[in-house]
Amino acid sequence: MNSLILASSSPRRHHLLSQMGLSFEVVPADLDETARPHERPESLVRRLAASKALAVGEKRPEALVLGADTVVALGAQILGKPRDASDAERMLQMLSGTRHEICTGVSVWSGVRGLGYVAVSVAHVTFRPLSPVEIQTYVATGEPMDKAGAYAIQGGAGRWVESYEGNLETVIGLPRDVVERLLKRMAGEKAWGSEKHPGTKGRGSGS
Ligand SMILES: Cc1cn([C@H]2C[C@H](O)[C@@H](COP(=O)(O)OP(=O)(O)OP(=O)(O)O)O2)c(=O)[nH]c1=O
Repeated sequence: MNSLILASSSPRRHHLLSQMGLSFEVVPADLDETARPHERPESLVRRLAASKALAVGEKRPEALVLGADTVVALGAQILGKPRDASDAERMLQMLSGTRHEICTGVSVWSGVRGLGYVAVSVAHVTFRPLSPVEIQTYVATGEPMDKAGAYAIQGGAGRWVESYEGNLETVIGLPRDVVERLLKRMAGEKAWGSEKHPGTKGRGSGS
């Protein structure tokens, strides 16, 4: 296999990928992550995961590049990372007492083969109602600031979770089952639920 690059600054993604026993280099992609008007969460994470992998792949065409993106969605509202503490409070007030969706897009790109795949994994989390003091206290810890939806299920927000459906790694930012399927597909084996990366030049068998 070509050398593997993780196109992400997320320590959670570094940790999850290293648990797969793969050796990789980290080269973050710096992109505008703003949603387009009326863009659906699945489409947004698909587009951003693919763009992150492609942006790094253009600089490092010899490597296999993995990109990912995570957002929280409440109905049509997409919550990315908060701009500041008051934005984090606003997001958590919205999420209080709700069942919401978390979408993570994962993409692999090979510049050598001009071929890539992208897939989306969706999970749902239900929060109990949160008091304004709880929200303010949590935001003051700083933990929400680099997390989609302004919370970390693996951190302080874990105690607010009444239930969840789906893969917890999807919420934390990198579902390893999806990474494995995409890497297998790239290696020529069958994988589930993936499709061709938008930058692909027409080779490969993606659906
Ligand atoms: C909802 C939730 C998100 N997150 C994190 C996962 C992602 O790192 C982050 C969403 O932001 P992303 O833009 O997906 O990723 P990032 O900015 O951290 O890193 P990069 O773009 O360089 O890949 O939120 C958690 O860690 N726990 C959670 O419970």
